[in-house]
Amino acid sequence: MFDLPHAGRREIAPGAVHVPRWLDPATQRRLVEACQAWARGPVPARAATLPGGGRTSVRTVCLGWHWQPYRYSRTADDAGGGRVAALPDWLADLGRAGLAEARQATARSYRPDTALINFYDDAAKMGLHQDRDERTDAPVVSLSVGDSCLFRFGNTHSRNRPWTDLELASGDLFVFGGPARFAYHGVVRTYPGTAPAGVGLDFGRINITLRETGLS
Ligand SMILES: O=C(O)CCC(=O)C(=O)O
Ligand SMILES: [Fe+2]
Repeated sequence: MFDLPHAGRREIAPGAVHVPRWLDPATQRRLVEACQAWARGPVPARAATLPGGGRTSVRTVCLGWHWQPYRYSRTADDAGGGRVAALPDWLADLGRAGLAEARQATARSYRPDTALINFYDDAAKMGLHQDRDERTDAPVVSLSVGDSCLFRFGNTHSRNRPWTDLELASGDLFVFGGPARFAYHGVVRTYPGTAPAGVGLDFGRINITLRETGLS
């Protein structure tokens, strides 16, 4: 499957762009190795505690800024209190390249300062939500590696229909910017065992979202 060029760009809604198989296998492997290292520390990946007391089914580790429901902080107050690892330039550059690929006008000035890295096991999912703890409307750039998932991209008004269901597979780029920036979205389920060989992830799914927090 890796011999295929990426399958082009599809606009799911104004400002929401899906580019299947955008990342080449070497870049996917690099991301997997880096994410696995970040998951070990300095701040370990953890299931975040929600305000109602429940926990997320994904485990999350952050770069640049620490995120917990529903705020960013300098220190990982719900995960040992340390400072998260820095967001490396190569990853911010990849985010900028993703925006350019998605033909988003803001690509040149895009300077993401945080990455949220989610680890999905076979049972993990993510309910419909908005990414709205950032103080800017700069786009969110999402990169996926490993098992495919069923991704639900909704509207900006509510968790209800209309929405579009699509599959995000290993190497896919998804951008939500412009009028789609604050759309509800979530992961309905993953498809265990669908990760391609050679990306270094035998089990599960990793999703990385790059964001500008607007914080200083
Ligand atoms: O895993 C995904 O594809 C989406 C993750 C997400 O929505 C988030 O981290 O806010
Ligand atoms: Fe999100």
